[in-house]
Amino acid sequence: MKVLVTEKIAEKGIEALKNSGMEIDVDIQLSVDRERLLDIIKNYDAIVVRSVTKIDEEFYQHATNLKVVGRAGNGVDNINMEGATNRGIIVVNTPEANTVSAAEHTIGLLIASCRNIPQANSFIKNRNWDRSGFKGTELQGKTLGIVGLGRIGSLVATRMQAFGMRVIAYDPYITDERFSKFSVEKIKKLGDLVKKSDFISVHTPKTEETFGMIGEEEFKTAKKGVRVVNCARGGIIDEDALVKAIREGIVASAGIDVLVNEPNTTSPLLDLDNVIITPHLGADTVEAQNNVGVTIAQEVISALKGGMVPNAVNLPTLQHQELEALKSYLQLGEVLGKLYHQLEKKPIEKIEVIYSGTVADMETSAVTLAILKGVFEPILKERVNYVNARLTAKNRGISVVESKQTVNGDYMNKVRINIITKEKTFTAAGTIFGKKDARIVEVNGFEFDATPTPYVLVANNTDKPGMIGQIGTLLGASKVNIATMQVSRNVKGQEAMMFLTVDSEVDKETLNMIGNVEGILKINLVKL
Ligand SMILES: NC(=O)C1=CN([C@@H]2O[C@H](COP(=O)(O)OP(=O)(O)OC[C@H]3O[C@@H](n4cnc5c(N)ncnc54)[C@H](O)[C@@H]3O)[C@@H](O)[C@H]2O)C=CC1
Ligand SMILES: O=C(O)CCC(=O)C(=O)O
Repeated sequence: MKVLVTEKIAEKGIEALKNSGMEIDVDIQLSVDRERLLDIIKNYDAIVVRSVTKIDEEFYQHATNLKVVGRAGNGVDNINMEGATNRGIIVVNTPEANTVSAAEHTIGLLIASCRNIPQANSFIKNRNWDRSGFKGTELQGKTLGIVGLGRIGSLVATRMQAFGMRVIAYDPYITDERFSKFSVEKIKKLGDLVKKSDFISVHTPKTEETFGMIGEEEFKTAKKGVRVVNCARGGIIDEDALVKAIREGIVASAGIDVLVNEPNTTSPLLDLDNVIITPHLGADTVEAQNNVGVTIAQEVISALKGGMVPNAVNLPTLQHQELEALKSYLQLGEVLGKLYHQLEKKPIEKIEVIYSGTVADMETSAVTLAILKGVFEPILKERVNYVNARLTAKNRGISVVESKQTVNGDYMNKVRINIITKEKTFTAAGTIFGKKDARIVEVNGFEFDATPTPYVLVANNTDKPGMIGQIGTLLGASKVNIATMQVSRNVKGQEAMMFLTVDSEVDKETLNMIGNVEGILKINLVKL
């Protein structure tokens, strides 16, 4: 596997990638040398970027082998998510790793801008001792309006309360409990927050809704002398409107870490004395970068190994613990899904997944993805994984329905799939024994207690003497060892199903010979 790193990440992260046995190329020029990046990206399985490298549709068209985009950081606005998902490319980021640094930088900008610290610093460094032009303002007793009370917004809120500020916030997407948790006053309308605030700090992602959300209209109603901070994404506070509001004396100062176009040395904001700007340094601390570097390395490695990753952006969000608890169900789901196309050939119309018992309380959407991955992987040329499995079903006109039951009969937990075609319904079910032992417990109404192994022979036969012996003899003759064997029937003398786990592939000829045995109705080698 080859990984390309196009922006500076901590040495610890590079070491972790190298230690995993991958081939790593680091070339930070590629973040801006677009032509060369497009030329070589086909050679890589994964790319690790920060906020400068643009991962867009044109990039994906060149990245024909790409499986993973690792964003060493939080915001993913430089990454086209739809393009990644369509191609089954997993996008991972490190949302928790730099939040404290970003919050602290926000506070640094807020204090530095309202006390003119950088301006005074330049002045005295130029050998001018003059205190007259730098009078600032206190924070105590002032109102801080936070837009977006997520990870960073809430860290800023609680820290600024220690300065004696009244903190209010606008975030229509979070619960009242979250506002109470941080003792932050909920403001229902952005306009009201703007009117009430002495300081405004934005902490939303950059989306269609948030881009320009503090603009000319908002500045018209803001308190004269309001101070603003943007350590989130360029453009959430409209840059032209900000320049105008500063020139008109509405905004007294601005602390800015991010610009719409980066890198940027020509923004008009750079010409304004009461604007202090840092070149996107919010996450630039030793701690954050080490954290980000190591986390992104671990995630890219696990994503390349094909599994679920806790911080995958285009997959269901899972915490580490949840993922641990789900691991065996993901394997079971994939096994159940894989059975279908290896036992049946009918086009699928609908897939029903029924979770019962303890598994019903878990985050099962990931298990459903594992089932879909298992269903489609054996028959599709293009890559099917957790990222695009649902889309693959949708594109093939297959509806997927999940349901949950608390009562489950004989099993503590059970995952059952009903694959519905025009002619019939295929069913399979499995359970997890103890903490992680997956078992197939039913196929098409025949009950088993079978541990999935890489090779399984599944036979439908008439329930009569001699069947097992004949199969055993034929497999023995072709040097295939039977590991375990189970036979299931519902009515004596009618159809039965055999489930034989074998230690190796079974060649076509042997399969044909078994298929020709009188009483064998169907034989398939299933690879799980
Ligand atoms: N300057 C830097 O170096 C860094 C910047 N960031 C940026 O900081 C920002 C915040 O990051 P996190 O706190 O981790 O994100 P988060 O996802 O934890 O929180 C974002 C919050 O914004 C809210 N939100 C979304 N749309 C909104 C809207 N229209 N109006 C009001 N609220 C809205 C969400 O409900 C959520 O609570 C992001 O833009 C991220 O890219 C993050 C790390 C470093
Ligand atoms: O330092 C970086 O790579 C950018 C940090 C950032 O903006 C983020 O993590 O969203």
